Amino acid sequence: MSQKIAQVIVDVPTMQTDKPFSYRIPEELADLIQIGMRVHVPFGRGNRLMQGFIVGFADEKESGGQELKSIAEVLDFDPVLNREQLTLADAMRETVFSYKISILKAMLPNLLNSSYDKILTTEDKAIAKQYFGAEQALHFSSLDESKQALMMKLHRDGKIAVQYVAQSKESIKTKKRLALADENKLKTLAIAVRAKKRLALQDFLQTQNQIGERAWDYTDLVKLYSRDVVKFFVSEGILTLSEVEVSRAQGYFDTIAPDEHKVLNSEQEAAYQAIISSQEKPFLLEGVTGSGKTEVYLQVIAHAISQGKTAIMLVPEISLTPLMTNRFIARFGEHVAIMHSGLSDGEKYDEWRKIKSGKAKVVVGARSAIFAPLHNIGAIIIDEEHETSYKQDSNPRYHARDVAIWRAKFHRAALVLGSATPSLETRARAQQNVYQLLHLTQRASAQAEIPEVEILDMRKHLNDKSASFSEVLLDKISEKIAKGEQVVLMLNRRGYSSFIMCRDCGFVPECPNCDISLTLHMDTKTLNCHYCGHTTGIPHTCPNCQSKKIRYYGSGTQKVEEELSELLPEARILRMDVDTTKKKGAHERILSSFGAGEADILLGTQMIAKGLDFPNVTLVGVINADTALNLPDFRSSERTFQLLTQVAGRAGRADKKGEVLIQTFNPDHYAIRLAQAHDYEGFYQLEMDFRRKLNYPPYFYTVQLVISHQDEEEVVKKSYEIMALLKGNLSEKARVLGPIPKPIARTHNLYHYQLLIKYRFEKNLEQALNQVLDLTQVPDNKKLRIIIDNEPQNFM
Ligand SMILES: Nc1ncnc2c1ncn2[C@@H]1O[C@H](COP(=O)(O)OP(=O)(O)OP(=O)(O)O)[C@@H](O)[C@H]1O
Ligand SMILES: [Zn+2]
Ligand SMILES: [Zn+2]
Repeated sequence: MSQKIAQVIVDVPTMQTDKPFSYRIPEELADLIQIGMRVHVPFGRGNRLMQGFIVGFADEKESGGQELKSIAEVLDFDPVLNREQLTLADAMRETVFSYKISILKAMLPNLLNSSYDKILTTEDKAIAKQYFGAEQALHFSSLDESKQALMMKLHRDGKIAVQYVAQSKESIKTKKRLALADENKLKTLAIAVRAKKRLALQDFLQTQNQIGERAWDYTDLVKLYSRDVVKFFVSEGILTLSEVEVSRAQGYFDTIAPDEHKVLNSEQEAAYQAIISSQEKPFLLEGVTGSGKTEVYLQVIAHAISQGKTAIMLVPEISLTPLMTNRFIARFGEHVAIMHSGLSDGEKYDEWRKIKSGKAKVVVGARSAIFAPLHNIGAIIIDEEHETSYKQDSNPRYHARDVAIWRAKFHRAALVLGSATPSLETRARAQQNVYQLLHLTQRASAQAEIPEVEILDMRKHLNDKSASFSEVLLDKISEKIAKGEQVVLMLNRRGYSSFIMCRDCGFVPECPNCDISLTLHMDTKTLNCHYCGHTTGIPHTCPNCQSKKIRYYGSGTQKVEEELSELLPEARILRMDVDTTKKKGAHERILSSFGAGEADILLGTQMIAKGLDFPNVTLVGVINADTALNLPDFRSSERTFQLLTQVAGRAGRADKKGEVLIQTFNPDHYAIRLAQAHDYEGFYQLEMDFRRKLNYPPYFYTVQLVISHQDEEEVVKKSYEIMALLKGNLSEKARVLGPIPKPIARTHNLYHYQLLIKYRFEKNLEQALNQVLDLTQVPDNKKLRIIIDNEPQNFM
């Protein structure tokens, strides 16, 4: 095989293209290089070394006789991307408008996109003697080219082990193990009677050996028998000491008690049977809160595993709590790999390798877990499929649901989209039989009922002594606490923030870089910009009129907590919001403390709405239901309906009856009324009607383009150019709306304008959008930023 030329997609931020570049493969690497490996290649006039991916090979002839540069270094011993992923990247590129390199990088753990080295080790004594000298391990980067090639060959023959090590950050975690090396000597070794500890260890090792145990944790034995005693057995050649790698996530598995399948009720059983018996189309599992969707997922996954297959379970980042992951670990033990943003790069990398090596059969994770390099996938499940966090809001702007559909088809796997409040897009597809609709209409736990929801018109409660709490809600809370039951209170923070205002002149401080008022943070005593991070102190006098009457507005969770503890001094309150969950593990600690009954009230933002399953919670209060209703986003009703339904679902999940109280200034809004009635069907019909009248999804598809530049004139000019380009390429039927300034017109010192394309069928759309994308690579447009967001989830 003469594969002299490699095609490489190179990661050059300033000069992006999907076209691979050709590089010569050095002789000594010729039969080692494979598709999907990363390499360093010289690039541009300065021949700077850049990272790239091998995506193909070509014959020398095809290079057209021109002089090619050579690959400088191979970064991987085995491909980090497999064929499926490379094919997937091509498919994604049809609907995701950023360059392929960004898609390929999104498929890998961060660690592999950063700087690291490879550590080589060997168990082969001859090789060790010849190449390693006195060293235990070699750094790959310290070897010359021919040595590197040689090491790769030895690795291929199974003689060398390789580990990636982040140069900057934490490396692979190892622990010391002791293994029994000489059974005979263990039996025959004579130990003096007074050496009690040595005798004890000898005795221990013999009994262990009889039950088939031949390896032990070094620290355990040292703790029990002392370092000296252990050392003695090693020096006698009875035990050998070695370092083995441990998964940093090991901690998860040690503490969780295994759990058995529940007997499914008839609705669950019907859904389960449908899912395991056909992979023809995706399933929409529409089940009311607490209907036992998770139990169905668990059994579908168990079924896949029993068939020798693997599974991916996606959950929204925010509900990736131990509470959630533990349910999977309890069923599938060490077959589970967990991927979420709370893990360090090293930990994520560990999980990725556990998956790649085939050790993990079930991957539980947030959005990016959809790329998990599993083979032979039998089931893919997306819980809370309506969640916007499944769409990435930076490049590459992909939706995990679309990737899931592609992969499910590729593997002929069952795909389940689950939700109590499916997105309109998904539900409409089920309506048209593109998805198969499965219903769970009852709560799973025998005594549990869907809670009753009461709406409180806050306009009538303005005279109550508190601005945040009506008397009715306060009384209810006291009543529950007196009974020893628990309460969940949600403060809707979407579209809402605290700020300061001058009472004399009405001045509100704004961010100097962004057209938005600064948010008040009481914990740090600062005003912060939520877009660019600009921070400043709280002024004592008004910068505009020098008045001293600065007033604090808004009900941050902190302020509400203070108010609540004044109103109900006896209540034990736990607060959960971005401020109290900043530290690693804080989220978990708050939830487990609440679960253990150490508090009466859990007060929090949206993050408490999802996934919580606490049997003792009998009251859910929503302090402000409507703050998100007036946002300039056509999905604001849908979001409000979903959120209220979700949070209401936290009450009365076991044998105690649940109640929900919603405080609102818009008591007649249909999103609130229909959430009260638990009427998804009614909401779906009504909202679809609006969408049809206004030509919004799911009746129309949308693409949003955001054009940004420091100079407002330039943005406007370019926006019109782009609009002309689009109109010239698209049919009459497509609508191109704009350009208009974004709702927040300036952030990070950049002006943002948006164009919105609405269409039903446009065969030139992909090509036209790629043309727009390529505008970013024109030297004249260096300072221009263009975001192309296909099916945007967020219009702010
Ligand atoms: N077949 C069953 N028999 C008894 N209890 C069950 C059964 N299925 C589920 N449960 C219990 O019912 C409760 C709710 O189930 P689960 O959390 O799976 O519902 P869900 O639909 O995923 O909830 P949500 O979407 O509201 O988070 C859990 O405590 C679960 O253990
Ligand atoms: Zn003023
Ligand atoms: Zn700002």
